[in-house]
Amino acid sequence: MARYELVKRSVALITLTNPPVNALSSAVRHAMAKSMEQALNDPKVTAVVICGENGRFCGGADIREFAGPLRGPPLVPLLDAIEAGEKPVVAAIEGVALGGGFELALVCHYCIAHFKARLGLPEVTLGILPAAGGTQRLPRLIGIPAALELITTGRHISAQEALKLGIVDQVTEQNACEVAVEFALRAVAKPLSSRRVSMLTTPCPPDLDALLEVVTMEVKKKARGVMAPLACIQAVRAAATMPYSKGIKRESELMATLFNSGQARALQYCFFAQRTAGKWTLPSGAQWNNSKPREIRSAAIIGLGTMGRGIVVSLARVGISVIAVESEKKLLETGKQMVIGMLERDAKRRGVSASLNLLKFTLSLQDLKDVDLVIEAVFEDMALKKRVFQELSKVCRPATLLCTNTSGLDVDALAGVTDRPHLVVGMHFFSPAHVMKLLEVVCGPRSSSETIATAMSLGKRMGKVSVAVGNCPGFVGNRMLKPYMDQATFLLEEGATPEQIDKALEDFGFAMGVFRMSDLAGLDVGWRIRKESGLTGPDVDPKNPPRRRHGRRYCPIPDMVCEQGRFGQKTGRGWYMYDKPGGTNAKPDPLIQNLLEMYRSRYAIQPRNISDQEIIERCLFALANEGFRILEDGIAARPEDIDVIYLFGYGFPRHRGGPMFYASMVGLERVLERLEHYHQAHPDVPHLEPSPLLKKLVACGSPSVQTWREHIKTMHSHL
Ligand SMILES: CC/C=C/CC(=O)SCCNC(=O)CCNC(=O)[C@H](O)C(C)(C)COP(=O)(O)OP(=O)(O)OC[C@H]1O[C@@H](n2cnc3c(N)ncnc32)[C@H](O)[C@@H]1OP(=O)(O)O
Repeated sequence: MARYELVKRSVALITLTNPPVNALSSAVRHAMAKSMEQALNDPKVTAVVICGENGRFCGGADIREFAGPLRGPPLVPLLDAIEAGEKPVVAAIEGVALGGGFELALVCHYCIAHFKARLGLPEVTLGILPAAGGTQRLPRLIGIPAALELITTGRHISAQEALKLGIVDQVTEQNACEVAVEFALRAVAKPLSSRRVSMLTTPCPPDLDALLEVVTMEVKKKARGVMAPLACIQAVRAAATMPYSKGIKRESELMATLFNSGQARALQYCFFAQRTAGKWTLPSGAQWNNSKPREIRSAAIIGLGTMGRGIVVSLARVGISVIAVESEKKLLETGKQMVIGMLERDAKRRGVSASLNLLKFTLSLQDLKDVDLVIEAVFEDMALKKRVFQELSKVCRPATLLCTNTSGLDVDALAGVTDRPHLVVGMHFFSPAHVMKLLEVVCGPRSSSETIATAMSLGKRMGKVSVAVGNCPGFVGNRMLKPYMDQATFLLEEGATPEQIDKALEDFGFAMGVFRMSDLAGLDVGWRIRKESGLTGPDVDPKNPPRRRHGRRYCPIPDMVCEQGRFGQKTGRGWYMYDKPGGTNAKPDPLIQNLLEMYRSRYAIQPRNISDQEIIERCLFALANEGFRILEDGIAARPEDIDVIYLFGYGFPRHRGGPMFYASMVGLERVLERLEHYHQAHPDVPHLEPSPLLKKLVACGSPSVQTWREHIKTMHSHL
């Protein structure tokens, strides 16, 4: 857990050895305490260097240990002892120094960082604060404004930025450990008092209160209802106003308020869920660690609409040659100009040169004959997509992977028109595709494990969080969205307003409520799909009573909004009104209010007062209920996959953990009871009927979300 060696006859080299990230587990803390004691007591030792095995200094506390009782020596006294020691201690930072790892570096009297190293205090992203002196030492070292920014955002910084801020003493391109040993030898006998950061006085700006107020406002705006960043601000205030001995107590009190909170549990769950999601498994036994992805050097994108353009940018910026195809010259030229602009802006922001030489634009599918992989991103129309796939089947070499960016159509039906169904897979990007991190990899029943592995690995290469899902209408994300949005529109019928529903959802933590989000995405797409499926428009079966389709409740208000040409932000009118087409400042529109009143009076609906609690329960429990069905159907392998999809694709607040984790936090029994209640009140809404899996989990005593998988006995997985 920590290796102790004597090097250069007088330097104690302590190496943390806890792969993969040398986390400060109880065993590591114990070994470190012993090693430090040995180094400080051995008269041969004149200096100490601390480093991490395998080119990684330290990834911080062992997050897995947070779930249990604290074992082993606490970190704060250990770090205080290192700082107070009479022998110079040098941190040799390679890879990462994060959280407790960064706090360890802060107590070392000197820091040497490899030029590729990254440092940061990401505790806030786990719902806690840097409680091993980080909130007290960092402001003393780099000042309040810079420390506040790093602590409240959890941002990682480069070694170069750490040098500029005065956190590290030297950045090297050589082996940081060897450089640190030489540095340590030179530091022997130099006075250490000025190197003990806890002894420094925090440089305090004259307008401290005003600064803290501004940061508090920013944090509240960015992360509504999130506790940890506010606690971080209070801890930093203590660093400015109290001596270290008192500040560290305040830090510990604030940590106690966060440590066992639901938010901390949710955020730590998200950390592991994100990592679990990449570990896909098929019933055949093929999985992430036994299926080799193909190397992708070249790709083609068909369709240069919003999605296609974003996908081209995502591929080109990781060094993949891309051929972009459009059907008309004008569309091709417009798409080309937009892609080039996007890539240039992206490159400027990242301080690199734009990889324009990797791009080719063409009107001919014949140009795709040699590419490794094609992603079709044409209009959401099955007949059109089938034509494209048939054509690709003829044009591309037999080994080319054929992928579709459909957001909900049958991937297997597309595979069926090709000569290589095993090489067909869905790659469902989210708009804008070069920004959004989520990728649903849709596994058809005939997709080979190599094909899935390749799509998952390509997603990772593009910086996406890829989740393997089964093939059904809407896959996971969009399938779950329907009951959620249905509830929102039913609530409108019953007496709520778009702004009331949005406010309840935004207070819950969503960046945007359902109606503001729909206005942003555009209302016409859903309207067209509803018309095509005969739910509205001339093809509606006249035998349907009003407000019912296929024997279920149906709300036609979204169709009525579209019939007025209100398609959302792009037309300047939607559920809200905007200053101009394309405007983003949403204001409640009296015309929508009138429409709702007329609608309710036409159908003799007596509007009632609807509480925020009912809004949250009906929208979110219906969402989770569909998630349980998705698990039963084998469309998602684990609740973590569903949660990751909602966190990264649909703006579900991270501090709530995702819809499935949220349901588990509320209590499955309570969710079941509320769904039963609402289903009784609305028996014509099947989505409110509790799913068999939810009932089964409650009958099994509501086990923790991480163990649900053991209770899902899916007859046939669709993965
Ligand atoms: C009182 C003292 C309090 C201190 C507070 C803290 O220190 S809180 C912890 C702060 N540290 C972090 O938040 C860092 C979390 N880790 C990361 O950001 C990344 O893992 C990494 C270190 C940047 C490495 O990224 P990379 O992409 O290379 O690897 P993975 O993310 O896939 O991780 C590999 C496996 O390691 C597990 N893991 C990572 N960090 C920790 C950790 N701190 N504790 C426990 N486990 C950790 C991760 O879950 C992966 O595990 P697998 O089983 O392989 O999925």
